[in-house]
Amino acid sequence: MENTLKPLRDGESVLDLSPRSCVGGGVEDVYGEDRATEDQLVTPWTFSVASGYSLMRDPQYNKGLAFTEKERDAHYLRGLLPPVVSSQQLQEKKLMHNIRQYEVPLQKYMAMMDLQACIHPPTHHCYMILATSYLSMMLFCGQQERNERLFYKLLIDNVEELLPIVYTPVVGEACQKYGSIFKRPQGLYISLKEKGKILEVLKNWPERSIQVIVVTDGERILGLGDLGCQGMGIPVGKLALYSALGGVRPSACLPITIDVGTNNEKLLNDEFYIGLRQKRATGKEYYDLLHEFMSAVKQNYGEKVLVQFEDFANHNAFELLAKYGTTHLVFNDDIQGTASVVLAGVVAALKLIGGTLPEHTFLFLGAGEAGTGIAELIALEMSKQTKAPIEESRKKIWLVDSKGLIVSSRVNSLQHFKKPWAHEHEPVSTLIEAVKVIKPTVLIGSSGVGKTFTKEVVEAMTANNKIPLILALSNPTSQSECTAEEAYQWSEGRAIFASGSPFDPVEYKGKVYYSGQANNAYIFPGFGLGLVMSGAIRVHDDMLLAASEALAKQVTEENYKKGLTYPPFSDIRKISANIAANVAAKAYELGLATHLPRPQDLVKYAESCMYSPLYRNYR
Ligand SMILES: NC(=O)C1=CN([C@@H]2O[C@H](COP(=O)(O)OP(=O)(O)OC[C@H]3O[C@@H](n4cnc5c(N)ncnc54)[C@H](OP(=O)(O)O)[C@@H]3O)[C@@H](O)[C@H]2O)C=CC1
Ligand SMILES: CC(=O)C(=O)O
Ligand SMILES: [Mg+2]
Repeated sequence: MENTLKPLRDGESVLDLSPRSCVGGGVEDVYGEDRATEDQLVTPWTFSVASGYSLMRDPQYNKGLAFTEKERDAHYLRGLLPPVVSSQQLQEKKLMHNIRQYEVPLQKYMAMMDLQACIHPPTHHCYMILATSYLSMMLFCGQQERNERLFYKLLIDNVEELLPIVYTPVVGEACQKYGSIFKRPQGLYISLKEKGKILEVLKNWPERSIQVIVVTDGERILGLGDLGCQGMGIPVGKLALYSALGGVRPSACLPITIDVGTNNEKLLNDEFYIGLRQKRATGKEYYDLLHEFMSAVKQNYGEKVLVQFEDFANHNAFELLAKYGTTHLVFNDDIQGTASVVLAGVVAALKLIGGTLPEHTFLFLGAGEAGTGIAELIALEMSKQTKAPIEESRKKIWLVDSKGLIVSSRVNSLQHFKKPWAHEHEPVSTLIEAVKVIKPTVLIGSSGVGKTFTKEVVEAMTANNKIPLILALSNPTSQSECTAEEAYQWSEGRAIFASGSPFDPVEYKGKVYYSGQANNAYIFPGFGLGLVMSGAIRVHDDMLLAASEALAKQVTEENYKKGLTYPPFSDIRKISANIAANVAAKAYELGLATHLPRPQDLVKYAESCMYSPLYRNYR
C-alpha cells in the first residue's frame, strides 16, 4: 500500500488523534496535509462516529444484542441485529453457559480470548477510518463478535471459575500452543527487527494514554521455560487481571513481548512458531534493545507509566530491575509481587501456626527470582519488627538450589542474588536432608520443578512441626511441588497449604480441607492501581510491605476457620482497593506521589478510580 502520510514529528503515527493547538492557535497539521506539496500523495480520511456495522465490530463499544431500541435507531443498527433486546446479565448467563459446555480448558481459554479485545481500534466515538488499513484489520480479525465489557463482566463476576482459564494454569498451555491457536495478534510485538525503530512501533499502538505495560521476553514463562514470542499470553493474561481485579482501564493497559529469539529447539523447528527463528540474542545486543525499549517507553508515555517486568530469566531480571529501578517506574512481578503475596500469606498464617515472624525458620526449594525475592522481603519485615540488621534476619532463612543447600563454602560460585543466603553450614545436597538438619517451620517451593515435595519431605516437615506451613508456588499445576491432596494426606491433615496454581478442596478422613492460592495475582493489580492513582514515579520496597500488610488484613475469621491464609478471589476488587490505598498512602508518605493533593479517603478514591464493565448508554 502506498502511504505517504507525513508525520509531523519524528516517528509520530497517523493514529495519534489527540488534537493539539499549535503556536499560532489553530489545530496542528497532524497528518501533514497542509504541508504536502502537489507531487506528494495524501491519504484521504474521515472522522466519523462509530455506527452501524463498525460499531458492532468495535470491541470497546459493541454490546451485541444489548443495544437498546433507541441506540439501534440512532446508530444505524436496524436490521443488523435480530429484534430481541437483551440485558448484559442475560448475555453473561448465556456466555457462561456456553463456556461451561467446553470440556477442554484450552477451548474455554480460546472462547474467552475470542470475546476479549486484543487490539483497540482508534479510540473514542470519534475516530479516523483509513479505508485500506481498517478494512484489512477487520478481515484479519475475522468475524468474531468481540465485546470487551462483556469479557470483563464475565471475569469479574465469575473470577474463581475463570481465573484458572485466563491465567495459570491454562494460560501456560495456551502459551505452549500459541502458534497453533493463534487467530489474531494481541499486544505489541517488538523484535530485533524493530531495533532502532521502537519508538515508532510504540506509536503504532492505537491507544495513547497508557498507564501499565506488562512486558516479557518469554525466556521463563511460568515454570515452562523458554517459550520465546509465544510468551505473549502472559502479559495479555496479567493485564486482563489488571483490569478485572485491579480496575485499571483496559485501554490503558499495553501487553508487550520483546522477541530476541528463543533457545527452545522445539519452537525453532515448529512450522507454526510465530516468533523470530533464531537463537536468543544476549549481552550487548540484548541490553541495547532493552535500553532502546525503556527509553522509548519513557519518551512516549512519560515518567508515570508503570512497566511490569514479567517472566524474564533470572540472569536478566535482577539486572533490569536494578538498572531501571532508579530511572523508571518499574516493578518485577516475579521478584517483588511474589514476595509481597507470600509475606502476606505467612503473616496471616501466624494466627494458625503461632509465633512471630522472626521466630520462624524458612527453607526454600528454588533460589531464583521468586525464592530470593520472597526471602529478602521476609528478612526486611523481620528486621523492621526486631530492629536487628537485615544480615541477622537473613540467618533465619535458608535456600536450596539445583546444587543443594546454599552455604558459605559455595559463595564464590554463586550468582550475586544468592550470595546473601550463603550461611555457615556444612554442605547439604538434597532437600530432604536440608529439611532434617535445618528443621524449618515454613517450607516454600519456588523451583519450577513439579513433585519435588515428596512424601518423605512432607512427613519430615510434619515430624518437626505441629502445624507445618507448606507453600508450593511453582506454576502451572504440572510444576507444583506437590498437590493439595498430597500435602494434606502426607501431613495427616496437619499442614496449612497454599499453591501458586489453584487446587480444589480435598476431602481427607471425612474432613474437607481448603487450600489458598499463593499467587502474585493478589498483589500486582492493586499494587499497580495504587501507583497509578497516586501518580507514583518510583517503586519502593516499603510499598511492597504496604501491599502485603493490606492483603494479610483482608483474611477473615471465616477464612481462618477453613485453614485459609488468603481471602477468596471473589472479594478481589475490594482487596485490590485496600492494597491500592495502602500503596498510595506509602507513596505519599515517601514523597514519591505526584497526584496532589492527596485524596483524604484513599480506599474510596481507589474504588472511584476502578473500571466498571457495565455498558454505557450511547446518545
Ligand atoms: N505463585 C506465584 O505467584 C509465582 C510463582 N512462580 C513460580 O516459581 C517458579 C520459579 O520461578 P523463578 O524463581 O522466577 O525461577 P528461576 O529460574 O529464577 O529460579 C528457579 C530456581 O529453582 C532452582 N531449581 C531448579 N530445579 C531445581 C531442582 N530440581 N532442585 C532444586 N532447585 C531447583 C534453580 O536452581 P539453580 O539456580 O541452581 O539453577 C533456581 O534457583 C516458576 O515455576 C514460577 O512459575 C514465580 C513467580 C510467582
Ligand atoms: C505467577 C507468576 O508470575 C509466575 O508463575 O511466573
Ligand atoms: Mg511471572
